[in-house]
Amino acid sequence: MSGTEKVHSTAPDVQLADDARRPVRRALLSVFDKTGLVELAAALHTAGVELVSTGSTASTIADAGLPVTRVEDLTGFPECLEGRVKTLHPRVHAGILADSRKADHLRQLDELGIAAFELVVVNLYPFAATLATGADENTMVEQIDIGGPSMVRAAAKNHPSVAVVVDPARYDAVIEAVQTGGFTYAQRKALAAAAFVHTATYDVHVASWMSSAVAPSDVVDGVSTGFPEWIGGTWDRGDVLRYGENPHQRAALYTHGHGPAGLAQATQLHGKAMSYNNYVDADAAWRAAWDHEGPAVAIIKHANPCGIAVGANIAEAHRRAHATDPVSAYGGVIAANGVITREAAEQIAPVFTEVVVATGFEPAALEILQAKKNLRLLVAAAPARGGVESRPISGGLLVQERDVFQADGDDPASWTLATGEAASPEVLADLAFAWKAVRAAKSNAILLAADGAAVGIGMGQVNRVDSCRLAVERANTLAGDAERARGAVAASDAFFPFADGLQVLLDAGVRAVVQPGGSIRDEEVVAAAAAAGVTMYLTGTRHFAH
Ligand SMILES: NC(=O)c1ncn([C@@H]2O[C@H](COP(=O)(O)O)[C@@H](O)[C@H]2O)c1NC=O
Repeated sequence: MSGTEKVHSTAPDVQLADDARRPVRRALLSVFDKTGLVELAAALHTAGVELVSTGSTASTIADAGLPVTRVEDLTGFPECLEGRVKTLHPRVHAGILADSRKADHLRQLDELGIAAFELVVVNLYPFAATLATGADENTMVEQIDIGGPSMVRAAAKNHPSVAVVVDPARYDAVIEAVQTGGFTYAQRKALAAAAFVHTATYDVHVASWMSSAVAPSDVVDGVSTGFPEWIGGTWDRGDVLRYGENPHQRAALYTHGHGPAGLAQATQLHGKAMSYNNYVDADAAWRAAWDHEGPAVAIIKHANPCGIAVGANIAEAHRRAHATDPVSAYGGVIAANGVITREAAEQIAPVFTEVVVATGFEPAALEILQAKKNLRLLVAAAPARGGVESRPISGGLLVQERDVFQADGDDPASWTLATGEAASPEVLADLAFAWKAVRAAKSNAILLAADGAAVGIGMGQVNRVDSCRLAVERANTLAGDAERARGAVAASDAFFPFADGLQVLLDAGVRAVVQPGGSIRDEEVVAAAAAAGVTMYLTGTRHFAH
């Protein structure tokens, strides 16, 4: 539209107050999901409302012994093309779109012999649910509802005159409104907003499917980028949170209504409402705990691990994770990739903890932990592996594949022994644990481990030497053992650019190191390990976490 063109519109002849009710005399019903339909139709009929309806919706109403006008009889045109054309007719759409505030619209309806609708009840073909069954392309194409969204959008646009309902859960409210003089203008506006969300969500599903499965838009110069030209998402508000990262920031949780569930869909069994920071930390803890195959526990503070360990069971894993850094575990978030047992609960209870998230809680464990008034207890589904994740930046959104462990690079069998003796099975197991655990820490990250537990973590530093110093200092100061780094193994999330950071670890007495390699000074770095007689493996894979 050029700057000089104007949108054609005439002002309504009357202004509506928010509490202005509009009585319902005529309703159009066309629903795929017939839940509650007969009850709704019966109540509308009793209230004197004339019912107009499509194919099987009309049959359901008629079968219940209620009078109903079929759309075909209204339009004088048969439903055709296997239902692709039912309601796409001016007699339907003029009846929905006439603005009752405009005398001219009412005059035109009169001239055309069309009666207006005051209520439109529609729900759409179940596109997303059918897609989830793995249906083929032809089936999916037939699931693209055309007439339904047209009616919903028309009725939503004309909310000053029409109430539109897309959710059977609202039928009780419809009945109540019809019995009390109709919906208010404010209610019709709210229904219209919900209706546009309904059709927008529907179109996001259709457009996403078309641009990925049917006509992939991710191809550049003949090569698939894996990223379509457009991505759409739909998110529903869950809890409104007390505040955001800081008390002056407002915040809410939004969840996606489809796709794999995770922490956002967790069930809270006990405790105060989750805060924004609780969610951030619990998500980090939950992901970290699930990086390990056996029973594992991660303890997170400010999105970084202060404890992470595996064990024969969750209680043992927790004991070891707590021992990583008992000072920082105070006020932490604990995640276990299994059920919290009574034994684990008895260990957790004495330590001030913000959140415990697990796959479940033994009844005895629940009893023990519920005694802590402020402790939040969550049960969640394992986080998704694979797929993509996104992060907003100013003016845009970064999207990347999730950092999943690779067979080539993360499996110790694929590592290259750069120097020293091949590790014993026990040391190799510790190296494998450390390598998986280090990615839970923000880069630059160095993680020292012994016996399946982190014993010192240096994270979030802007150079790797400081991360090494931090890891050693924490190992040797936090658990009453000034030599805890000695004999531990070390993992580095990315290569050592110089030998200086590694030298800190060697001086502290680590026995083996695993790192990606790939620095232009690898030779110098490997030589330092060799000089200290320390085993070093190269993975060829990096696990930065920012
Ligand atoms: N083509 C049309 O004109 C049309 N009009 C309404 N529908 C849909 O048909 C369904 C209801 O059909 P029936 O009453 O036959 O069960 C609703 O989900 C509605 O969204 C249509 N179907 C698809 O576009």
